[in-house]
Amino acid sequence: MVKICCIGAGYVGGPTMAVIALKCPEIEVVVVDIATPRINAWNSDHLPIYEPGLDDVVKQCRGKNLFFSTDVEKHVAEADIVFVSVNTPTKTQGLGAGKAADLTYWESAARMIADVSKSDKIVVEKSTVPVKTAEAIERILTHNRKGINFTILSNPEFLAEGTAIQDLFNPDRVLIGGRETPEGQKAIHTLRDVYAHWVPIDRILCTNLWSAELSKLAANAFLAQRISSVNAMSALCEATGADVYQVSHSIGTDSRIGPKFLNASVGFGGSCFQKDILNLVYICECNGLPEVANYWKQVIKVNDYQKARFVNRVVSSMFNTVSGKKIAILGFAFKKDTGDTRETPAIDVCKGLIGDKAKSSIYDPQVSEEQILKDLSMKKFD
Ligand SMILES: NC(=O)c1ccc[n+]([C@@H]2O[C@H](COP(=O)([O-])OP(=O)(O)OC[C@H]3O[C@@H](n4cnc5c(N)ncnc54)[C@H](O)[C@@H]3O)[C@@H](O)[C@H]2O)c1
Ligand SMILES: O=c1ccn([C@@H]2O[C@H](COP(=O)(O)OP(=O)(O)O[C@H]3O[C@H](CO)[C@@H](O)[C@H](O)[C@H]3O)[C@@H](O)[C@H]2O)c(=O)[nH]1
Repeated sequence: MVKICCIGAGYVGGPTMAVIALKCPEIEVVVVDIATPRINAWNSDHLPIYEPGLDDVVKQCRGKNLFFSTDVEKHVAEADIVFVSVNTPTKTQGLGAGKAADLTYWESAARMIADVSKSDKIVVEKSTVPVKTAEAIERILTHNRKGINFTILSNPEFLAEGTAIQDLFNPDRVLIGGRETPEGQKAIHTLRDVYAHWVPIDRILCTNLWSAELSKLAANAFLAQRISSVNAMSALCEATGADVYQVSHSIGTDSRIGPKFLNASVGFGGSCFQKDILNLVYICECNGLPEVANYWKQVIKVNDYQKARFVNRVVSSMFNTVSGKKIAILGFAFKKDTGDTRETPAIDVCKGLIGDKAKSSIYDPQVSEEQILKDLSMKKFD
């Protein structure tokens, strides 16, 4: 029996491994995490994240071929394939602070894999990482190697929160990058065989390591760029009497542009878009490409502009002050069908309104009062 262990039981590790377990009954999947409350929740009736359809999938396989554990070292040691799906947030201190990805969790996971392994393993980058990370990880893994072979693959995840199960069941594509060596190609085939249990083979794209790593950052940058483009257009619509819904519908019917991701909004949120574009900007700067860095930076600048513009419009439409006025805010997570509040534009909007002394009443069916208060009391890089 092939054994898979996934390090990191978060928004990606949990749902992704649950779907692999469901679709591959002959594979044993163990998801491990250092956060005991998270693992306890995965083993309870109240899963730690809300995702439509997730409860059903977990109920079908938990205790059969899907397990959640805090015994990280034991399950890593026993696994044939180790997915690493730990968080890679934006660095808040030191070199590259505010832009570069913080790889502390990744590095400590890699060192632990090197220390506890007693057999050959395929190590899969599931987290979103800067291009060339695999090279650094290979160095860490081979440093302690004791005759053990580690083959590293990049298999970035493209699921969106709120539709994770649907996205995992029916992905546009699965991307697997590996070294162009016989061992690298063999590892690609092993992982491809896992996904081929339910993903049509022509949707499983195999590339070299660096293309796979960079494609993830590029995909998020392109998606976010569309939102900033339509949001920039919304400002011009408001100034001219054009209707942004009509404009986005009109341009989206051009088959070269396509209709998706053209909804004007208060700005994009979530844990990925801003973080991954900042990461891309930093990589461009480090590679001596300031023009390219500035191009992508603009996507974030327009997003910040859109959030500030929204607050200003609300305030100016109420006689230039919301002081003492009761304002209901329905929805606080960064999108519907999730309880995730990371980088939600609601934080900026609420802070802007509260800063002007509004009396805000905030409600979200998936977000606790405690979480809302915590988010509103945090500074940008807390
Ligand atoms: N959230 C998404 O929708 C999404 C989608 C695609 C890709 N990604 C990427 O996937 C990665 C994970 O994102 P997430 O949203 O699941 O993060 P998350 O914070 O929800 O989960 C990460 C988990 O890793 C655990 N962890 C950290 N270090 C560990 C260690 N050394 N050993 C064991 N466990 C450890 C943490 O306790 C946490 O539970 C990130 O790189 C992110 O950019 C996220
Ligand atoms: O037309 C649109 C579409 C989305 N949004 C906003 O954009 C943000 C992100 O939405 P979405 O992309 O649906 O959710 P995420 O979970 O952030 O997923 C993105 O980020 C993930 C993490 O990297 C990737 O895996 C996904 O492919 C990518 O869509 C949200 O605030 C949305 O409200 C808009 O404002 N207008």
